[in-house]
Amino acid sequence: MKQIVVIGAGSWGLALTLQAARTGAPVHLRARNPASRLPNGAMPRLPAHPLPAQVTVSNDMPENAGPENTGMVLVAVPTQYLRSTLTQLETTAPVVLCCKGIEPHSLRFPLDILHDIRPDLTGAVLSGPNFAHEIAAGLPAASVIASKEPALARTLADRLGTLTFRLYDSTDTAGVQLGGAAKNVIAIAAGATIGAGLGENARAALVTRGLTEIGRLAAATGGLPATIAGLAGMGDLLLTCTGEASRNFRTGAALGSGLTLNETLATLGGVAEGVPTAGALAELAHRKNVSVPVIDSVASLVAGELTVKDAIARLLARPAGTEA
Ligand SMILES: NC(=O)C1=CN([C@@H]2O[C@H](COP(=O)(O)OP(=O)(O)OC[C@H]3O[C@@H](n4cnc5c(N)ncnc54)[C@H](OP(=O)(O)O)[C@@H]3O)[C@@H](O)[C@H]2O)C=CC1
Ligand SMILES: O=C(CO)COP(=O)(O)O
Repeated sequence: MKQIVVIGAGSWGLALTLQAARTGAPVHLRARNPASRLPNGAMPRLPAHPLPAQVTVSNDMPENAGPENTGMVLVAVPTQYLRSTLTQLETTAPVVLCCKGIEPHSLRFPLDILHDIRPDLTGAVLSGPNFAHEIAAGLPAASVIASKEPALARTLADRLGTLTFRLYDSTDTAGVQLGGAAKNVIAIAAGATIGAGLGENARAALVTRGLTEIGRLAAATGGLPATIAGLAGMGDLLLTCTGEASRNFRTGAALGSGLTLNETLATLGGVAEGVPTAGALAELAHRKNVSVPVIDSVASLVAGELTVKDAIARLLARPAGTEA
């Protein structure tokens, strides 16, 4: 059985390490601080989950990281560190990008960044409704692996999937990446609605209008409607906009309750990808001439240009019109 390499010892990298170990494959975790391992064998981001014996941990790639020995390299660092991480990547095995975001300024999605840095590598993305702590615990979940090469997507899904981690394959890389990035932005809006005490009706309205915006963006960027209705679209939107474990939802809720962004992020305990992605997604929409009032509002909110109260007032002042 070929080994699986995971890069990034954040909560998602650790959950994927545990999932990879469940397949029976040898697993190597590349962590920047392997010495931070706890006495129980866990890493700090998931302290209740010791890593099993078949997992090796170091701050390097394993020696045999070529495709003959390595089934895949899962890259699970936040999007802001993806470019620098890929620059130092010593492998020619297939790479699965597990982050959910868009790079600010360049407006590049994860697979675009891989193509910029390592056009020689075959790449895929993993995205879906998956809280790390539940995957770590082996609770049932489903997700999507997308690659332009259909056989590769299926092979990777078969290598990483188990009975409790159902992996569907897809060739719609645009839709899967858009769904993962955009749901984090809409989750900030959903959280802000709840944090500001505006009620469940308001949350449902915002999330649904957010889904409409994601659908319009998909149409403009080559994503398929079925993907936006699927696990990496609607599925992850549902999880992140309702699950209180979501860091993006909690960021919005804290902003809605009157905290500043700095106060919120200081105590979050992990990355909120929707924060840097909001402005990038809004900019992408404008370049494509797509109307995205909810995404615009979140972009203005996290940029400190609008308060939650003003953002809501601005959205409510828009003419309702025909639903589309
Ligand atoms: N947590 C979740 O439930 C899920 C998260 N995701 C996505 O996975 C990605 C990673 O999130 P998550 O694991 O939660 O993040 P965390 O906040 O838990 O961990 C931070 C991660 O960032 C890495 N990191 C920090 N600083 C640097 C740096 N300067 N250079 C390179 N890497 C750095 C850390 O690596 P190291 O430990 O080696 O220092 C670690 O992997 C995000 O895009 C997120 O949206 C997707 C699905 C589920
Ligand atoms: O991507 C996730 C669930 O699918 C994790 O969401 P948060 O980053 O908001 O915690």
